[in-house]
Amino acid sequence: HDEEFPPRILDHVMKNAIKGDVTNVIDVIDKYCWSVEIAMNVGDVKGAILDKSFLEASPKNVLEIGCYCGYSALRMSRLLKEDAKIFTIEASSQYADVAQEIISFAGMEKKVQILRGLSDEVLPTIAEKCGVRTFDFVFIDHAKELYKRDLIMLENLGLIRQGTTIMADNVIFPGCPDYLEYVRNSPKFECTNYPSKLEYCENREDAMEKSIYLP
Ligand SMILES: O=c1[nH]cnc2c(O)cc(-c3ccc(F)cc3)c(-c3ccc(F)cc3)c12
Ligand SMILES: [Mg+2]
Repeated sequence: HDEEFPPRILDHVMKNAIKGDVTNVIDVIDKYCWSVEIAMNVGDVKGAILDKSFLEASPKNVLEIGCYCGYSALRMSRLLKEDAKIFTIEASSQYADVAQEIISFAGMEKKVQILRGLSDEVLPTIAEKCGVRTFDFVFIDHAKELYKRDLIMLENLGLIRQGTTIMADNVIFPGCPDYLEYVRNSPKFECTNYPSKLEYCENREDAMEKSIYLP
């Protein structure tokens, strides 16, 4: 996986996007990824699915696991209602550095807080650190083998509530079979699958999975 990509995308955004214009920053990233080089952002096509579920949930407290360059955090930040906030966990300090620059460039630094560290290290103290009791919307988009573990952690820590929406990226490719089996077989989750394509690809299937928590 290409470690030099994040600085290149940051450089491209700084040079080609309009400072403070979050929609333009998103468009510039998408154009770059379609034309120059693919990145593991959720992208524009799956991003539209994320947007729709986000608007339906109209959340106050948002959690993202897997920030990468900040693209999906920007997509959600532009749909946030007044006094709502996004907390996004990123384990790679290189990715977190780039994401902070891109989020600040887009003018969303007050609405998006990056929490640096591994999800299983950050989650146990996130409630008091962030002054949040439960999250209304969760977007899971990090290492596929950690999806199930982290969802169970969210449940056990009481960080999700009746009606919380959980969106998961890449449930087909690269895929997270144990996560899908867990949420689809659990009576506590109401699941919907949204077939799509891998970001910035036309011929590789992927999907997003929406799970509403109903304990
Ligand atoms: O890691 C990911 N986190 C969050 N979302 C991802 C995503 O949407 C796509 C990919 C991905 C892209 C292209 C490809 F050919 C294979 C996988 C990855 C990923 C997984 C393992 C890797 F080794 C490198 C990239 C991630
Ligand atoms: Mg993804």
